[in-house]
Amino acid sequence: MASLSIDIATTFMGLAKLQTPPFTGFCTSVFQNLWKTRSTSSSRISFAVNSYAKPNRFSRGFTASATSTSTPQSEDSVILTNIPQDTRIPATIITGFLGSGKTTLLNHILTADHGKRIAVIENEYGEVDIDGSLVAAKAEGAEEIMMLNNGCLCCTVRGDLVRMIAELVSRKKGKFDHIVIETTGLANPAPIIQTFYAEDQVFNDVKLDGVVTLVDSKHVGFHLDETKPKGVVNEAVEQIAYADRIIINKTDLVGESEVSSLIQRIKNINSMAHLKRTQFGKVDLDYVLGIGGFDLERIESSVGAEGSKEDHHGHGHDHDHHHDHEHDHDHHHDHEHDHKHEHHDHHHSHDHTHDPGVSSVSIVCEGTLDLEKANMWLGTLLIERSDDIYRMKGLLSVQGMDERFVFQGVHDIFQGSPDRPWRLNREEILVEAEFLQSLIARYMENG
Ligand SMILES: Nc1nc2c(ncn2[C@@H]2O[C@H](COP(=O)(O)OP(=O)(O)OP(=O)(O)O)[C@@H](O)[C@H]2O)c(=O)[nH]1
Repeated sequence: MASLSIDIATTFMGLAKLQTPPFTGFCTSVFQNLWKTRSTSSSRISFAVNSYAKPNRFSRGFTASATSTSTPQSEDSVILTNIPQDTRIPATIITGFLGSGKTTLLNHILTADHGKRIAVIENEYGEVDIDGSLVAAKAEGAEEIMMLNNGCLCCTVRGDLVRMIAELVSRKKGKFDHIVIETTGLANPAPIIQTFYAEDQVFNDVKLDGVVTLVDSKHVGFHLDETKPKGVVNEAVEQIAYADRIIINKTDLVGESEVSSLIQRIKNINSMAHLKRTQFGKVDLDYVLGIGGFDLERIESSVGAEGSKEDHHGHGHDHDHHHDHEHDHDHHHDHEHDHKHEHHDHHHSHDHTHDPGVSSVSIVCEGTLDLEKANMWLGTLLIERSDDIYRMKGLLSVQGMDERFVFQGVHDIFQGSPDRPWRLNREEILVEAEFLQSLIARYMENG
């Protein structure tokens, strides 16, 4: 089987002219893992595809307003002693563009030794839940994992988020200490942030601890540069703009000079967030959990002070340091949003439109795949369309392999490896049980 591995790897490496050296190394080691016999199940593949030519302009949304709580100096001590302790459950939003490493960070959090009981809300862009399965595989540390598929938290399933948090609180209050929400890679964080302030059901029990944004060092520049139709948000810009913590991930795929210029660029969008560079989301957990609160009231004062409700720096952070304020924005502000939908909102309203040129395709089919053929097909596809294919991921049932073969692609970077053995799902278990019963019945009949 070793020679087969090398053949496949060689074929794929031959096809993937776009690959960088780290990928080549990985590819070889991945395919060396092939061995064994037998496996059945279905294969699930999901792609995020950009399918159009882009006109101009970035835009942004989310302006915030809050009631001022400023108090005369002399009353401070009285007021302070009267403030009840905030016992609401902290929630962290993990965001970042498609394939930036959100699930990798989540798995790092869930498998780390921090003593926190974490409930996870996972939002998948495609119709098929692949992330849920990849998280669940490693998530003994999670108290609960809830999935929100086929829609984006920031728009179509935003109401579901409210209901889900309410359900979590009513069903499991006291059984978990922290909620982690992983958004889709195309989420605009602003309306999700709003949910924590505008929805009483959420606000009364849950406080937003912080927004953590993952950045793919290799590909983010491409997405920041993308020009969008008027009124369409550039999610990559928004995700950086609203972050409290920015994790500059995948630094293994780029050189030092690229990382430095990326950092400068990120600071131009959000000079107040803390930044950390890393690989595979490996950060100290206190960098991402227990940040101390996304402070909406600071948004108000900051926005007020700058006299504009459009500034990307005009959102609240609980920061103890400041970076250089080089406000040399490489994006434009634009308030002429396409008012396609309205969010229920007590304080303010926010409307935005996703890029209609980005959509997802999911393929679910029964059977097992010849890995060599799959490899050839995917390799050819990526050579032709890796600029347009933002994200690809799937669970494959491969001939001769007991384990699920998990593959991941982000533009031209493609990797895959065997994961855990296939487990039968409930329907399959029922079918198996019926089959066993009929076998037993037949056995009894025949003595
Ligand atoms: N080389 C390299 N690959 C990484 C790093 N971090 C994550 N990856 C890989 O990048 C791919 C995407 O990672 P995910 O964690 O699934 O990214 P994601 O942001 O959750 O993806 P979506 O939810 O689909 O948007 C996976 O194959 C990861 O193993 C890193 O630092 N370096």
